[in-house]
Amino acid sequence: MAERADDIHIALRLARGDFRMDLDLRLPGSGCSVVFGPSGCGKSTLLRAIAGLEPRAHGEIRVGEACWQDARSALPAHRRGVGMVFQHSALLPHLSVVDNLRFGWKRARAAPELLERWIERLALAPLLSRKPDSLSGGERQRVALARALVSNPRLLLLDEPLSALDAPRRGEILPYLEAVRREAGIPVLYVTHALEEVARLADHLIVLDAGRVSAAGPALDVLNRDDLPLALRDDAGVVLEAEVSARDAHGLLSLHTSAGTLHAHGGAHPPGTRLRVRIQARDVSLALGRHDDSSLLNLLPATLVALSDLPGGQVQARLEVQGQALLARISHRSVERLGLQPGMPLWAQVKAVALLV
Ligand SMILES: Nc1ncnc2c1ncn2[C@@H]1O[C@H](COP(=O)(O)OP(=O)(O)OP(=O)(O)O)[C@@H](O)[C@H]1O
Repeated sequence: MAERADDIHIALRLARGDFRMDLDLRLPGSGCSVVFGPSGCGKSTLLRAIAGLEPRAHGEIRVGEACWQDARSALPAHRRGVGMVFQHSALLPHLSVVDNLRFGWKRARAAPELLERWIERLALAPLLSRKPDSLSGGERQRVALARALVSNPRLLLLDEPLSALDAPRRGEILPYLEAVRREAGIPVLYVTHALEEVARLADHLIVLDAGRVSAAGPALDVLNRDDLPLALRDDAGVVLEAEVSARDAHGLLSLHTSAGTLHAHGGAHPPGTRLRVRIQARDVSLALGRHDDSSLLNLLPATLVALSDLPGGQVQARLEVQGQALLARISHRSVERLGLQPGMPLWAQVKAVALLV
């Protein structure tokens, strides 16, 4: 990554029992950097260290021109200017929503516009007089997000903010997080286990493994690598940038992507909207010829690049479609039946309803 003055540099070491963290990270000073990795790899520890809440963390933290920590000194947590949201964010129970928001906003002496803006953007106006214990989990997280943002932070740290919510609720809040990512004007560091959140929110992706960085870079590059444990997950796949080129009367979207035009369902996006589409390997089937006599709407001419065995007797096929990588997960029997060999021309088939937009 080319260095810029507003970059974030984090070089940390920490020992706690058997756990060791040793990493040296440079993150862009804007956009959303997602920290991803298995349970216990140190994601929360990293966020806590950045916030100044891990006294055992040694090393250096620089956010743009500001030094938050070096070998000689460490700024206390309250002077770092971070906004934090956790899985279960604690709002002050005796205060109404608006007073919870005003609490951090007043201390930061932030402009009134900031309070008004995030109440509006996170659709909190109908909740302002409510007490936290009367809110749903999703509403509480929206208030927690707003509370973090109205304190005018230099950096926003989000530690699995959606993981306590069920899938429909996560789906409701993701658009708000996308708005925060686009409009907050500050870098966001976001911890999650969920590939859906990575695909939707990440500009930059850091994969942690046992306290070390196993991959870092622009999100789509890292997501589409096939040499990381990510490619072995049940929900492995690729993520493409797309632009909506049409939407029919039934809501079917035509998407212009680097793999050609794809058809998908997923929201009332007008033509011109830019979004990401995730194609899971298990939703891609392969055929030797083009079959227009099936219900499949996405038929992509592909070249088979490689086949690799997966645990459990399945095979992962790596394909290329107009220079774009694609993964397909198929069974051994299909490999034998179709006589698949690297270099073969094939048709990759994906149901429109399987695409994740
Ligand atoms: N308070 C603590 N005391 C002792 N060990 C801890 C403490 N908190 C975390 N650990 C250990 O430190 C390591 C890193 O934990 P951390 O919570 O940062 O991982 P994580 O990647 O955020 O995990 P998860 O995805 O499950 O939240 C783990 O081995 C964990 O068991």
